[in-house]
Amino acid sequence: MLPTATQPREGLNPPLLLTSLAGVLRQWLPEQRWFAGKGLPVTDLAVVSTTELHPGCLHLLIRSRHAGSRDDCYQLLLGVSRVLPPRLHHAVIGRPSEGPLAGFTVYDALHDPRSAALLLERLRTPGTAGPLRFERDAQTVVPPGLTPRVLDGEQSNTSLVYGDSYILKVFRRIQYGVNPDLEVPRALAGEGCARVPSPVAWFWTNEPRKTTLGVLQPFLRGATDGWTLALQSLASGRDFTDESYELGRATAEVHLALAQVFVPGTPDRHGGRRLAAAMISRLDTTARQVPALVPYVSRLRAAYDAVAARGPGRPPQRIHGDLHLGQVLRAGHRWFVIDFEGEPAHPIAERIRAQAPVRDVAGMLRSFEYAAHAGRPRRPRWAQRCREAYCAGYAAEAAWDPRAQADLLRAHETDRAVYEALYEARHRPDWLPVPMAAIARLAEGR
Ligand SMILES: Nc1ncnc2c1ncn2[C@@H]1O[C@H](COP(=O)(O)OP(=O)(O)O)[C@@H](O)[C@H]1O
Ligand SMILES: O=P(O)(O)O[C@H]1O[C@H](CO)[C@@H](O[C@H]2O[C@H](CO)[C@@H](O)[C@H](O)[C@H]2O)[C@H](O)[C@H]1O
Repeated sequence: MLPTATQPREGLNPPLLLTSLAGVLRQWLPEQRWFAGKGLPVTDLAVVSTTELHPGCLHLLIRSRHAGSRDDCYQLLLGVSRVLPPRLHHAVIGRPSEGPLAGFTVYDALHDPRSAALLLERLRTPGTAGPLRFERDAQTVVPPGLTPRVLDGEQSNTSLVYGDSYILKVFRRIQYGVNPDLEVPRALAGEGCARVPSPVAWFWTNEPRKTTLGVLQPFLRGATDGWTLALQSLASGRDFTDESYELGRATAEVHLALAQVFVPGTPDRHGGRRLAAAMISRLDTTARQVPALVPYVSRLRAAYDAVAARGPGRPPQRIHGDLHLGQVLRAGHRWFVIDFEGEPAHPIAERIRAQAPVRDVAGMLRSFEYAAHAGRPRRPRWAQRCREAYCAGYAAEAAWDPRAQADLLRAHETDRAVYEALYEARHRPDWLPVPMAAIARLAEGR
């Protein structure tokens, strides 16, 4: 029951809770970066599970639907208080006027240092809270009392940094199952791959199904992400090819480790045709959701037809799945790879399927183009030099050159740009012109 001295009388069962929350969440959700329907009205809302984490803090899974979407499930940590200190005003979600929370202020508890600290305590000492399970790596001792702060910046989830020692990613849009961002780095680190920070604690729910909810891992102090470094290089005119070459090598190293740790897929004689069919299907589906794609559909198919004729290339294996400059961190002179969640728009079963490693290469190549497009003035030659250096670094480590199968690389780049168009349309409509510029280029065969 929630909250304490100022506690509402009635029980907080889901339908009752919704009478309080529906109104405020309908306003708040579409404004969140991680909401997969940015700016679109929520048409349906339901509480999937609710757990009182501590007095005044509710853990919620909610199901939401917005115009033109299927159901999505989101994780929320809600603080509930009569009076909110000014330092938490930026985290206010709303003030319900009905139901058991009428008269209270509801806010995002991840921004509340007290709730964030208690969440870390849960992770430090394994146990349960209702359907929630907190677990940790037995070898690691996380010290108590680390000061939390919410990481600001462009994210698909919400991350908390504790004392500059650990970072907790709280997944926002939940897909049922074990999240690859827990499974993959644990497996890689277990095999001695030093390119990934290894999870030290995590929490999950078994209601309605086993689902990873958050992962704690060491914080790489002083590290800068590749996107920031790329933009700095563009702004200063400083060369980025050495870093790109090293990044290519790091990517190949992670691919080699993934192929060791996870059973690779079986080479398939008809793999090329299957791959092309899957890409065409994604293109058609996406074009229905992103009308700007429609004029390009028939020409983009040509890139896929080439794959159908040529075969799928390297044997399929587990890959990163959403590799871009924001997913790599440079600490000292070394690149680390993070965020093995895969493309968050797709179901987990699809994301963990063995795929061609060239897909990750294509993701990073797109990212160099994104950076060149985002900076002013636009610098396409900068992107081209980085792309070449990246592939050369990859080839030096992997002993195969992604450029050797240009058709395949191009098809994956196209498929990736289509994904990006969907991602941007849903989450950052202002950015849609960036993947659309690539779509226009690829459609012209350039
Ligand atoms: N282990 C880490 N050490 C330092 N910073 C990190 C670490 N993991 C993530 N970050 C920072 O958090 C940001 C978001 O992480 P990411 O896993 O990509 O989250 P999301 O899936 O929400 O986008 C990264 O761009 C990076 O700045
Ligand atoms: O949040 P994630 O990092 O899991 O990935 C999603 O969001 C990314 C944006 O933050 C998005 O990446 C796209 O934009 C990047 C620049 O912000 C660019 O470097 C990438 O190349 C481009 O794909 C990513 O696609 C999405 O899955």
